[in-house]
Amino acid sequence: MSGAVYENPDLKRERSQCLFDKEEITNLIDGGKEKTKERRDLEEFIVCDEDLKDSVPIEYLSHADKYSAELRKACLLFKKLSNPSNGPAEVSTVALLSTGAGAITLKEGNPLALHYIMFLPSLMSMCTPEQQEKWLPKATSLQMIGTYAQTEMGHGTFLRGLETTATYDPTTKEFILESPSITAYKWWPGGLGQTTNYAIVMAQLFTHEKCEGIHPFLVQLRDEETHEPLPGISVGEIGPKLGFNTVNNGYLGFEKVRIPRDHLLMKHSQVLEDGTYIKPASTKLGYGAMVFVRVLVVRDVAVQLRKAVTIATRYSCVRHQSELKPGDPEPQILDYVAQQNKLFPPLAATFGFHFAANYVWDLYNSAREGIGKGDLHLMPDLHGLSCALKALSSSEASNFVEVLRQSCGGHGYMVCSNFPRIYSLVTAAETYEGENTVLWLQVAKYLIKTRMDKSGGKSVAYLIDSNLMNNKIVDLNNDSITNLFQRVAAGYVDLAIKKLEGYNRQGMAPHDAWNHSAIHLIKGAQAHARYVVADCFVRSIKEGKFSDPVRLILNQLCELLLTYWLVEHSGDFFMFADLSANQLFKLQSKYMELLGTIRTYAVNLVDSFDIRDEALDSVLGCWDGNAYQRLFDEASKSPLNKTSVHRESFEKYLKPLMKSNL
Ligand SMILES: CCCCC/C=C\C/C=C\C/C=C\CCCCC(=O)SCCNC(=O)CCNC(=O)[C@H](O)C(C)(C)COP(=O)(O)OP(=O)(O)OC[C@H]1O[C@@H](n2cnc3c(N)ncnc32)[C@H](O)[C@@H]1OP(=O)(O)O
Ligand SMILES: Cc1cc2nc3c(=O)[nH]c(=O)nc-3n(C[C@H](O)[C@H](O)[C@H](O)COP(=O)(O)OP(=O)(O)OC[C@H]3O[C@@H](n4cnc5c(N)ncnc54)[C@H](O)[C@@H]3O)c2cc1C
Repeated sequence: MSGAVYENPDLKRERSQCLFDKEEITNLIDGGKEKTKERRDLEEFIVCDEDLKDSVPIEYLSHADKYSAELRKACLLFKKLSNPSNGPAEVSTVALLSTGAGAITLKEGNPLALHYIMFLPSLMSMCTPEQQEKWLPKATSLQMIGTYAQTEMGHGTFLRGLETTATYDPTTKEFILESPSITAYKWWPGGLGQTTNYAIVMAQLFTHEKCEGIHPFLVQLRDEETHEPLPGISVGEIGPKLGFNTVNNGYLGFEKVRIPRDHLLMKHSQVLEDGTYIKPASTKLGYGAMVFVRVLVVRDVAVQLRKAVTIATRYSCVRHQSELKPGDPEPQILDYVAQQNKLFPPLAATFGFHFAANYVWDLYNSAREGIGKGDLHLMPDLHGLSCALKALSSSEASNFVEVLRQSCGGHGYMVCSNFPRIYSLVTAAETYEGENTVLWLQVAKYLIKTRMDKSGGKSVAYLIDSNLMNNKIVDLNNDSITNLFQRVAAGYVDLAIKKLEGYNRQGMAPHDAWNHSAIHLIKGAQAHARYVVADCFVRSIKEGKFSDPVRLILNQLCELLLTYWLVEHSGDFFMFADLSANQLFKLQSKYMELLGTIRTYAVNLVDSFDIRDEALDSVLGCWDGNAYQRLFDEASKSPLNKTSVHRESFEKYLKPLMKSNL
């Protein structure tokens, strides 16, 4: 696999006992044999290209040099991969380069990411055919490099509160963009700092002195030749962050910036020359780019989690510590049940999120097709599902990655373990594209509405079943546990409805009652999201074509994940699903048994994720298991180790202190 000569003997032993076809799992994750080949070819192309390598480890560079180094590689990569036959359909594949093969070279974050993830998709979904004809060729050839500028310093979640205004002037047939205060400054858009020359700007549209709500506008920010900001535009970078430090997140302010009327993205709503406003079929059609990214996040989070699990599992195989049996040599830490408890629930979750990501991706495509024909009926279900899965996958993955880091002890804290970076990427997904708490409340709103009105999409259909809470569950298996999650979700929804009605009877205003019920509402939404993942996992195993060994492994992983969630949230199941203490004891025993079973194939399973060393980027997780030598080699790259004494600091600070006779 890596072509390395050395192979750690513990890893070698595990690998010699593999009882399933690893390639089958690899193909499953990639989406088929062809896709595996495409990915491997692309990775090979990137790895073999000397120009795409860093001359100095990026960790030791200054903030500005890091940006420059990453931008160099991003530009080169897209130039090399650009292909005139790449039409819009290819764009999402290119976007995923930043988390897939692209991550091999763009480690700290791609300054062009927002161009591909949000700018191009916005042009494709919110422009008229004429606008697309004018802008898409320039955007796909990167003459126009754009971002999605929505969030402001004072407003992110509450879109109706955005302050940036776009006021139509019928005398010149232009919109005038204005940032009325410091809090109105756009703040956060990726690439906005120094990279992009255009942006889709979300602003409050005013025409005939009436505010029509937020709308997307294409705005040129910088001169196409000199890259200097245009008059009235104030633009820059927001500074260092927990991660994504080369994504070049920026700020943007407008002072009476005029743009032509037809720079309003007019597919869904229009302003005519005389200022007449034409409403969209739904005001939420303008939120399409956000929905697209929420859908992508679920897949991306599974990618990051697979990396973290691979690193921790391989390291746990080669690391020996303490004493399991008195007098025996130090065992592999993978043999400690407490360690397995840290590793295997996230291992199982990678599959759950993978299947859920496929499901929501298919729904996204069906909804988009419908919207293209004027059929909006899938929009509420897509909104509910994308919010639920984005929030669950990012929050669970952030918690799991932290536990996986801890599972590697001190070495997991090193940058060269790659845990800090993986953590910074997954935790960002808890916030961007809709802060998770806010998304949970959106899901809850949908669940409450469904339960009360007896109408809703496919993902919430179970809430309409009047027998849901009466079904007696005798055997606990993957199917019945999935049903228990439905009952917990419905139980919390009913409880929240009761609370809301109670507050209402006490004379409390509906918005206050909603606020007072938030904790139950969020718990209901979370149980619903777990139900969706459980259902996708169970159905994908039933409906997929697998060899017997792989089917067995998938069933065991599914059982482990569902049991783990049930045990972790057992209080909910006592309250709403008639779970007995005896059933819980049995489930705990089953859980322990599954940990032991998964232990036998865990190393082979993470191998089957087929993450090459360059993509894993971790001294602890390399295929050869040569963790200690690699740790040493990384330490030797520290600039402080270039000389035996760091002369400058010693002479300036240490020596005077040592001689000062304090
Ligand atoms: C991502 C891929 C991984 C790649 C990573 C790789 C490399 C990374 C490099 C860079 C970083 C990568 C990505 C980062 C990108 C991040 C980009 C951003 O963050 S852009 C900004 C995102 N901002 C948000 O998400 C804001 C969140 N807020 C909202 O969405 C809304 O305000 C709201 C909370 C949903 C409320 O909206 P609003 O106030 O307008 O709504 P109401 O008037 O209350 O009406 C609610 C009504 O509308 C329905 N609804 C809301 N949204 C939708 C929707 N999208 N679709 C359909 N319906 C919607 C809602 O259900 C209510 O319906 P009803 O109850 O029937 O009235
Ligand atoms: C790495 C990264 C990249 C980003 N890229 C972009 C980009 O390209 N373009 C762009 O426009 N934006 C971008 N953003 C901004 C991002 O979309 C926002 O930060 C996000 O939507 C959250 O909004 P906020 O920061 O205003 O948080 P706030 O909404 O202020 O949240 C603060 C707290 O208030 C709570 N809260 C808010 N409202 C409610 C409520 N109704 N009920 C209960 N609690 C509530 C939240 O749960 C949270 O705990 C990015 C952010 C990050 C971190």
